[in-house]
Amino acid sequence: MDFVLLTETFRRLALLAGREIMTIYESGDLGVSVKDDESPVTAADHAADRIIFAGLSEVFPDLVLVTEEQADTHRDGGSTFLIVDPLDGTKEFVKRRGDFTVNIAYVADGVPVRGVVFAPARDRLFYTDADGRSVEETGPFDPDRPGETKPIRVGVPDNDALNIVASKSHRDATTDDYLSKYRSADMKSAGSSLKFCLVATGEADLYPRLGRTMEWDTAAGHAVLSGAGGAVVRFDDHTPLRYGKQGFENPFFIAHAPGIVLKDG
Ligand SMILES: Nc1ncnc2c1ncn2[C@@H]1O[C@H](COP(=O)(O)O)[C@@H](OP(=O)(O)O)[C@H]1O
Ligand SMILES: [Mg+2]
Repeated sequence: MDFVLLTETFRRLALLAGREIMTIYESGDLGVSVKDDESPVTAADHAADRIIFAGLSEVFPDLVLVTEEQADTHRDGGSTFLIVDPLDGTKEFVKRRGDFTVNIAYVADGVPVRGVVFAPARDRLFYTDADGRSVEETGPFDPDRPGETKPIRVGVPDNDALNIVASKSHRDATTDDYLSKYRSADMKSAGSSLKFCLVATGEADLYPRLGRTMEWDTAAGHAVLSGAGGAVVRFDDHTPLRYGKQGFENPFFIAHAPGIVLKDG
């Protein structure tokens, strides 16, 4: 794999897709409809999906490409594939909260080794560099020219005063019960894959997800977190979360900085 080309391509396509998403966001006509699973989908999901699909297919014609909007094409991706959520946090987008992201990841042998997460309404761009180390680029962003980046790194958690982040739109009593097992200094909520990035930068230490997600929701954020020194483990046995599962559905998981004493469910 040419990781320089992969990094450039991921970054460029995420920015182009994000730009298109913002045009639709600011136009006021989001084109919302409802999918079979009753989740919302918008004109922005489709527009971003088209841009990323066309770009990845052109540069990497031989790689399996799985996108949320075209998931029916594959039952699983094998163990090495590209996986895309063109607009994660569609609920946040529809409610006009800024926590939505563009996500592109490369999974090798079941492990998400490279990824980009772009939050266009927050002006935050995170990605793994060609060596697999995670950076945040500071704007303004030009799709054709990488700007200044700074390395990002997980924090050093204090188990007596953890900073926890959890979903904004999918928070429930099971999650609250589990969170009560930890001593927290701060509890925040965020939408979409941004939660992984907050752990990656040290803005949070722990993100438990006791609810449904699909591999395209998590792969890019997972890659960014891994490249910043963090980990994502299954909730049930604390082994690493892997990809290429039948139907692309994830088990419950915990994303965390190292050094946290994980609690059982
Ligand atoms: N019941 C459910 N079934 C399938 N996916 C779900 C779900 N509840 C939440 N999700 C996933 O969680 C993502 C939102 O995460 P969060 O709550 O952390 O913001 C959604 O991404 P999309 O907005 O891309 O559909 C969706 O894929
Ligand atoms: Mg999603």
